[in-house]
Amino acid sequence: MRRISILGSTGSVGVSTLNLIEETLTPGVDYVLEALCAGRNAELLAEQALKFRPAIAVIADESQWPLFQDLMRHSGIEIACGIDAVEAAAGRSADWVMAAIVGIAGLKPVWAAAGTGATIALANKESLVCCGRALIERAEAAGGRILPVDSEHNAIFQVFETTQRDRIRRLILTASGGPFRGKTREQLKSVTREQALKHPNWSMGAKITIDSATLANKGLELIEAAYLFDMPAEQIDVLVHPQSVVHSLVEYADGSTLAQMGPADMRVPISYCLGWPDRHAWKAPAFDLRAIGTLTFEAPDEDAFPMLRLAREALTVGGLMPVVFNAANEAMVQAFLAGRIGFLDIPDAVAHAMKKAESPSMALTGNLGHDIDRILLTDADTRAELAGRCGASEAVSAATA
Ligand SMILES: NC(=O)C1=CN([C@@H]2O[C@H](COP(=O)(O)OP(=O)(O)OC[C@H]3O[C@@H](n4cnc5c(N)ncnc54)[C@H](OP(=O)(O)O)[C@@H]3O)[C@@H](O)[C@H]2O)C=CC1
Ligand SMILES: CC(=O)[C@@H](O)[C@H](O)COP(=O)(O)O
Ligand SMILES: [Mn+2]
Repeated sequence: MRRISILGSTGSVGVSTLNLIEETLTPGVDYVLEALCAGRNAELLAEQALKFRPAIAVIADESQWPLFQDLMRHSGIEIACGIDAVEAAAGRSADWVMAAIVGIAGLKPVWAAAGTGATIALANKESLVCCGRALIERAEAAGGRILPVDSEHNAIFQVFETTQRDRIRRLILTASGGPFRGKTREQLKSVTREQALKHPNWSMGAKITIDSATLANKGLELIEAAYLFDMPAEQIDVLVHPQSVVHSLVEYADGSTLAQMGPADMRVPISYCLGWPDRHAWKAPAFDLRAIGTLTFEAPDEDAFPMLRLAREALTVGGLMPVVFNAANEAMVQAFLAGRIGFLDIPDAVAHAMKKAESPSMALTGNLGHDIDRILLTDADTRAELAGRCGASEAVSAATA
């Protein structure tokens, strides 16, 4: 019987994970829930906790604590509140942990979970982008491992022949191109928040949906792939594939290219992580290539969508530069979602933050090691640098506020 924790249980990935667990596993026989953690949605967290009965349920946002306490009274379930309590719950012993908190707020909880030896199904790409290989090494040193949930990385993981890694020429990440594919920089000046939130194929949380629209998501995924598969930036390409049917590809030296395909439903990669190393049987949605008909591929437009190029630069500089890229993007996306800035302010500010970060005081190319405080300090410094561009609230790191 597996002990399962879900960090970010009220979000898009968290809800899909619980949905899959409920559909395919028997409570008390196949699994027990150790922890459910959420940010501020006290109602949904309480509903989940009362249904799935974890050992502990934690709400991060202290303003929701009175409501959460009230909803959980007489439940007999241990409850707690605050970001330290989320980190502590993430560090409790478990066999399988879904890491689905969004953004830098997930970093400390993921780091704590990695120290326990659990298998971590990693959706929270921002934590890996900031920690780099140190996160993978930490999980492995504790006897656990990181399994990629992100659909592209999960696809690569499925077709990555580890015994043939010196025969791998390229990893090819597919990108939908987002809702603004084909638009020029001039046309992007006037796009709205509502338009940006309409992803053509995937239903996801707001932050990653905006990241898909700017192609920052693919930039984060480029860095994520480099760390997960230990591949240099030059061997990772991005291919725009508007149908989101081929989730990514691996090209081998013998001329074969292996791809993973499937419906645009996160329960597919989640189920792969839940079943790994076996395949988990469930009532997956129909996948009919005859109905889909045509698959197309094209090069990304890095002039109109510079976030991809900036991410590649951040990866090439290394050290803390991916942290700067991530923090600048996260702060600006929060401001864009709040209606305070325009769409193009996002890449412009990220470019500015990366340029500023080239100052020697940022110590960008040192050995990152396991220095979480240094990452969080860089995150906070980057947000402070952008305070004037995005408004004061985004200048405070979600992980330390
Ligand atoms: N959605 C998708 O299909 C995919 C998502 N990912 C990645 O997975 C992660 C989650 O994405 P998604 O599910 O879309 O995001 P959502 O915005 O839908 O959900 C985010 C989750 O994080 C929780 N949360 C926020 N802050 C905290 C905190 N301090 N402590 C505990 N929980 C917190 C939220 O709680 P609450 O809602 O209660 O505030 C919510 O449960 C992201 O890193 C994203 O890039 C990767 C691939 C695909
Ligand atoms: C489902 C998933 O993994 C997302 O990261 C998705 O890939 C976003 O689509 P884009 O290709 O538009 O960024
Ligand atoms: Mn993805």
